[in-house]
Amino acid sequence: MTRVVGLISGTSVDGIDAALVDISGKDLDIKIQLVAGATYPYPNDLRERILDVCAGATLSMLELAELDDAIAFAFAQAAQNIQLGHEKASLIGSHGQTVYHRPPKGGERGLGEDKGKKTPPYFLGYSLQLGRGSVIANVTGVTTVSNFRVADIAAGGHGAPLVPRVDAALLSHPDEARCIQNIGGIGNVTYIPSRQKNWLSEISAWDTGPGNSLLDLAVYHLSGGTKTYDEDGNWAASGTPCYPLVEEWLSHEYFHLPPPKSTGRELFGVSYFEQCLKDAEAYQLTPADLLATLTELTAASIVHSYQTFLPQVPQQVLLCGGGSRNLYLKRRLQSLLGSTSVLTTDEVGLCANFKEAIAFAVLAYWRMLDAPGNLPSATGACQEVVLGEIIIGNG
Ligand SMILES: Nc1ncnc2c1ncn2[C@@H]1O[C@H](COP(=O)(O)OP(=O)(O)OP(=O)(O)O)[C@@H](O)[C@H]1O
Ligand SMILES: CC(=O)N[C@H]1[C@@H]2OC[C@@H](O2)[C@@H](O)[C@@H]1O[C@H](C)C(=O)O
Repeated sequence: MTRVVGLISGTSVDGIDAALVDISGKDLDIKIQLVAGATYPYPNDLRERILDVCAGATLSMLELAELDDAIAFAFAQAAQNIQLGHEKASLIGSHGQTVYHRPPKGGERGLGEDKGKKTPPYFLGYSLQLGRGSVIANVTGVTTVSNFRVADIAAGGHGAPLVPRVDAALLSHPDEARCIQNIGGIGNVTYIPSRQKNWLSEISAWDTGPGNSLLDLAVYHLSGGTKTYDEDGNWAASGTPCYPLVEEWLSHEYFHLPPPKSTGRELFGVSYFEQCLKDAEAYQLTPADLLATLTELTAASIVHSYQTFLPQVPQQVLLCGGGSRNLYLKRRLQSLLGSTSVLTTDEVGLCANFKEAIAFAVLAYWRMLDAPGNLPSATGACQEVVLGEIIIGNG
């Protein structure tokens, strides 16, 4: 058994999710036990700087270095805090903070016709996570794995989503197919067929589009900066969705691209939200109606992608990520999915709030065993690869 800290701050940029996890077994046959989980909010000024950079603000090299330092020390602090009062971990897996994500060329479709081509010129993806592992290892003294996305990208993949292989290990079922739907800033799904012959190669996964990113921007805007998210979806629930606007927004080309595909705040961030506000002017929506309409876009884009890209919509959808606590969004998903049950991963024993942090603990564990961490069907990479760079701790 190995005790591992998993760390991530996602596209909501709300803070660092940390999980302290005991892991045993190997490859897909692993067992995990969550010992502790916590979210450590970023200081406001750091969060605002990160959001500005994600929205395209330019940075000098000095500012980039300072931002990387601030994030790395915040992650190192989170790694220390989550271990307080517990037996210490011997490994840390740190995703870091994504500040830029560019899918590989060929639309968002991976390398398309160039797939598997080994020589340039081709246009690889690029994904930048700040909060370098060397600082975390140095501050904590614990061996740290970080920079998980680059190996998949070098193999022609998107470098995202990376959690699907962990979903396969922890959430597959012998007889039932499932969708695991993360609703963070961006949404992403892993479709896992029942665990029968060839099941691994039949998994598919992709970023579904906006999760909470547009909702959070709308709440901030509509509340004059006094709120950052729609708690339990109560504000949206008091409004009515404007369906013509949802239809118009669903025509965005991202929703029609076949997987593998990935996205980020570059697409579904501030500029997209500002366009939504302009589009909504013609309908004279109340703040509650606008939020209901954006919530409907999140729900409808998720369900539309299942109906378009899956062999069949499974009987169970398991939600995770902060959006799984948005009760109005959950109700809208349930209504659009009809007879499919919409549950959370908590209901099958995996903590919905800390699943991504747990996943990066597992990815670090696999790295130390030289086991692959990506799923080519999810990322579009030409092969399975071992993910992450190891910095040995001195403690
Ligand atoms: N009680 C709640 N009601 C409604 N929404 C909530 C609630 N709690 C959290 N959220 C939403 O969840 C978001 C955070 O989710 P999460 O931490 O899963 O995102 P993330 O990990 O940053 O994103 P990603 O998965 O894209 O990397 C918040 O910004 C908020 O919008
Ligand atoms: C580049 C990047 O950070 N992508 C995130 C983001 O947040 C959700 C979705 O978009 C997913 O593709 C990914 O994160 C999770 C942890 C993943 O790699 O599976």
